[in-house]
Amino acid sequence: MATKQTGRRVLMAGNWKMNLDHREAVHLVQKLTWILQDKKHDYERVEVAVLPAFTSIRSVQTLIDGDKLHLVHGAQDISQYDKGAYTGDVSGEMLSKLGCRYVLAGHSERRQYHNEDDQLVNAKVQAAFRHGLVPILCVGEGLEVRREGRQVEHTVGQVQAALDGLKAEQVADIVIAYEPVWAIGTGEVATPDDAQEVCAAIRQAVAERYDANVADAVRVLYGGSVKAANSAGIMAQPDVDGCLVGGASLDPEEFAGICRYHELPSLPS
Ligand SMILES: O=C(CO)COP(=O)(O)O
Repeated sequence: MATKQTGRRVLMAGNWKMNLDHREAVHLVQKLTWILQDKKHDYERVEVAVLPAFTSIRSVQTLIDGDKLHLVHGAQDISQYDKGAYTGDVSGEMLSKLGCRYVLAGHSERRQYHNEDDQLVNAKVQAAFRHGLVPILCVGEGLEVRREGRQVEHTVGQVQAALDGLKAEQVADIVIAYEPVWAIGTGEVATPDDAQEVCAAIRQAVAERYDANVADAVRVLYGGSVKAANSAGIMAQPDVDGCLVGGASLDPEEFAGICRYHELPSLPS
């Protein structure tokens, strides 16, 4: 069975983006957990997280707590501020009171449509830590940068900027998701080698800035058109510790298939 031998716990996180109202969210969690329960899914080996819209988090929390489900939940964004007159923002404290474990910071769609820059992403990562949340820091290059062959330089630069001011023990806990923008929602998945190249460079940069122990602990995910059929090939890469899944996480069978990647042959994507 092709499970990881790295000592890092695999994480499969479903980023639902702006999809599903709170009732649909509950149905999806129910279906997903039934499928995984049926397969006797080992959540210790492969952690499963869902990241609903803010409006669905409370319903998902109630279901998870009520039914003592093993999957965890999180949010797609966090305010860099802690409290006060910031209309429309949602604070880290509010999210942690809703039982969130994870929160995305710097997703490319936030960078693109809400002009979030590296400095703001850094502030959001710090806000997550202030409230006991684990940030999933999203980084990745656009098509132009990829064509110029500067994907490593660009992505590592984003990581470096987002880690400013963090302590080594915080960085050891962080999750970094490499999501090449050209592969998001396009069906254009990066090859396993493309994913490995950048994920390894991210880990290397963490080793150089902190130390080998921190680099060994940090989890690096790949995201961008992940499906059950290409997940095993991506997960076979030594520096890929999981996947951040968009579209395919809205389909419980498909997402369960990704969580069960080790049962699938690692076909080239
Ligand atoms: O942006 C993503 C996850 O955060 C990836 O989205 P898709 O899986 O739909 O390409």
